[in-house]
Amino acid sequence: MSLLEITDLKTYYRASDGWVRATDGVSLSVDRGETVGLVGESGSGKTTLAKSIIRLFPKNAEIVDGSINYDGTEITELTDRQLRKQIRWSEISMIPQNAMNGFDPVYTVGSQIVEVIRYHEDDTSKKEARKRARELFNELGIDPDRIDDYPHQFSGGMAQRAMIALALCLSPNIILADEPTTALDVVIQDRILETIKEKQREIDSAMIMITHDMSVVSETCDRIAVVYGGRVVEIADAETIMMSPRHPYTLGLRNAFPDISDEDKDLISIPGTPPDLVDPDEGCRFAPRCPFATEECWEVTPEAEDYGDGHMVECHRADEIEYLQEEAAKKETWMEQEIGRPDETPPEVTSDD
Ligand SMILES: Nc1ncnc2c1ncn2[C@@H]1O[C@H](COP(=O)(O)OP(=O)(O)OP(=O)(O)O)[C@@H](O)[C@H]1O
Repeated sequence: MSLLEITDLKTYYRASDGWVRATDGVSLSVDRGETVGLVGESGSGKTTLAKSIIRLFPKNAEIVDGSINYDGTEITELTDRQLRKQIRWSEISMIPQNAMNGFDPVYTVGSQIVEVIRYHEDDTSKKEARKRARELFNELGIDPDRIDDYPHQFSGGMAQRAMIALALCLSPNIILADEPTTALDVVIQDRILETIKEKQREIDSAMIMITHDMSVVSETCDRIAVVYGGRVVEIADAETIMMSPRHPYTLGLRNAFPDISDEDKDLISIPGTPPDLVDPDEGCRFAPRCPFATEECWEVTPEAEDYGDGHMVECHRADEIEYLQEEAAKKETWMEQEIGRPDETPPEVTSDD
């Protein structure tokens, strides 16, 4: 059994017009030391999935079904207090998209790290915890004397580094990194990502890395899960996802990112917008934007098919890999006017007279 096993997880948000099905039947596993990437457009449910694991979500969110098993413990059955004491930060921690939101503005950054350490380690004195926080600051390139600053006194990059310190201070087994560098200046993005990877190796933890950037996941992840409309539509090892994906959405995503080995590559975007998660239609959620959708795709929700070595795909046409790959590489395939529901054949008019 993997370190983390998520099975058929459904996390919905209560909204004025119904439930937003942000995570809608997701299964995903993470092994010890492994890095799994979650890619997909904004709003596809990546953050919701990660936050569900440590229940760090807003009050209107609810896990309505499914299982999250961490090292033999069913997390969904823990009370909030048990989850805080046994899992959050100590076993599974999170680096959020924007570190400024991760810290409480009324306490100093250092005191919040010290608080987390002491909450989980009864025997650690305040002095020892402060010493550890200072050491971590130093390792992450922040002046240890800044430990008594308030979050607003930090620059974005420093706050993000401090958040990494918080996420690492108890050497967790899993780090959830939610677009950990997007709020930062491009110049320091690579450095921060490198720091996270370095520390991850040092403490030998697993990681779920969320990003909408295919090039980041291809460089940092062992496996990649492609998320669309609240579901994982394709998952495989990083090389398979980058070199021979089977889902048209993955093929489309790949087209939209520059390729370092092919600088002349035409970037092609996927036309259309992500599905409405309040009342999603039957059928494949990608069908309205998919150049390969058939009548079946509009009508029948595809089940995950196993293509070997853990390569799972939710697509009725995933068998036609060569055709899909060839066609998906052409710009005209993704022209908006070429995409849409296949014409229904008009019923034959028969006359009795
Ligand atoms: N508090 C909330 N209440 C209602 N709906 C929400 C809430 N938070 C997120 N959603 C909705 O849930 C869906 C999934 O959002 P989520 O943030 O998980 O996606 P994401 O893939 O992480 O996107 P991003 O990259 O922009 O963070 C979206 O439709 C979003 O509008």
